[in-house]
Formats: sequence, C-alpha cells, structure tokens
Amino acid sequence: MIAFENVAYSYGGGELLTDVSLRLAPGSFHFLTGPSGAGKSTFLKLAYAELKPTSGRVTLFDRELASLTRDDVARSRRRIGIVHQDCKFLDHMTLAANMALPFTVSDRESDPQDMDDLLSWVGLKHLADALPPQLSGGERQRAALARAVIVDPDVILADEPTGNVDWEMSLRILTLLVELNRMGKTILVATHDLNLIRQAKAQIQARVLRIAGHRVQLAGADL
Ligand SMILES: Nc1ncnc2c1ncn2[C@@H]1O[C@H](COP(=O)(O)OP(=O)(O)OP(=O)(O)O)[C@@H](O)[C@H]1O
Repeated sequence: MIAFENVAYSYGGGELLTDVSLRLAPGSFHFLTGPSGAGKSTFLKLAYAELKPTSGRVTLFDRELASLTRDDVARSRRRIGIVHQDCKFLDHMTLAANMALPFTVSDRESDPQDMDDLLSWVGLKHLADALPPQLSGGERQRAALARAVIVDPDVILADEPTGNVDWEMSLRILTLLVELNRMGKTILVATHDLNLIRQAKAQIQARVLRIAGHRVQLAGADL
C-alpha cells in the first residue's frame, strides 16, 4: 500500500529521518512510536505525500511518488484517511456538516444513511447537530476518526488519536481502529502510549515501528 525505500528527510538542518525502508502491507496494523520530536508526524506526512523525501523513494499504491502528477497524488491521497493530532473542525458548522466536508469539497453527495451509521458507530449520533466547540476531547477524537473514514479509504493514518483522552476513551478509540482493521483497512497509528500498544497486541496482529537514532526499526516482542 505504502512503501519507503532508503528514505531520508531533513527540514534543512541534519537528517531527521535516515535510510528508512519499510512496507505497509494491505490489511496490516502498525504502531509508530518514539520520543517526542523523533519524527513520528513527519513520517506520517511523508506517508501521505504532504512532504517529499529529501532522498529515497516513497511508493503509494504501487506507484512511485516522484513519477506522479499533481492529480495522481490527489487521487492517491483520497485513498488515505488521516486523523490529525489536533482534530481541527470548522467551528461554525455542525458536526454532521463537518463530517460531510470531504464530499462537499469534491462536489459529491453524501448518503444520509451512511452518515447516520458512521456517527452511530463512533457513538456521536446524538451530537450530529452540535457545534465542534461543544464536544469533549474524546468526542472530538472520535469525530476526527469518523471524518477520516467517511470516504472509505484503504489506509488510515492516525497521529496520536488517543492524545488527551482518558484510558477508557483510549480503549474505545482503539476498538474502532481494530474494527476498521478487521474490515480490511491498513492502519498506522503514531502513539506514545505503550499500554495502548500492549492492549492492541492482545487483540490483533500489530507490528510496532520505533523511531530511534533517526531510523525507523521494527521493535521486538518485548514491549
Ligand atoms: N515544518 C518544520 N520545520 C522545521 N522543523 C520541523 C518542522 N516540523 C517539525 N519539525 C521538527 O522536526 C522534529 C520532529 O517533529 P515531529 O512533529 O515529526 O515529531 P513527533 O515525533 O511527531 O513529535 P511529538 O511526539 O511531540 O508529536 C522536531 O524537532 C520538530 O521541531
């Protein structure tokens, strides 16, 4: 689905990420961990082509990023759902309208039944008409996840999707991610939370990537 070959990235100083080679296979579930500032968000940005590697190759859905036109990149990105760390919404629009935004911007109609089902799935149907500032942290995180999956992407990349929520809510969000994986979605979750990773590994086959010393390596089973 997404592959890195000898990828390096630098914001201008020294290399933040060096010689990264890995492949996210269809249907796989990966965690990405590492200390604050190690480059987790940067890695995700490379994976959804918001950033181009300084060297090396990123391949999205079997096509090398460098060979893609701007339209091709946009098409590939539509197959990737992103849950951003800061879950931004348009505060003057209802939750339901925010959810429908990916359809609005691409001039497509959203199916009201799909929208209802999706909001029920994340436990937010009763808040469909609420404005984003009225939502709690956990509700925002679940709304961000719903927004990422509404266009039925093949891959979901989530940046700290359980940041700023309590353990019970973290487990609820994890359950949603596990359900998505069981439906066949390829998932990558950046997180600091090793307890969350342990919990996930008890339920599914998840691999753990760790950023250390500017490299991304597969962690052993000793988490
Ligand atoms: N646009 C940018 N320009 C320059 N430096 C940047 C930029 N974005 C991030 N950095 C730097 O790159 C490093 C990695 O940042 P990144 O956000 O990828 O780390 P992270 O592992 O996701 O951190 P956290 O866990 O705190 O979210 C940090 O030192 C950060 O300051």
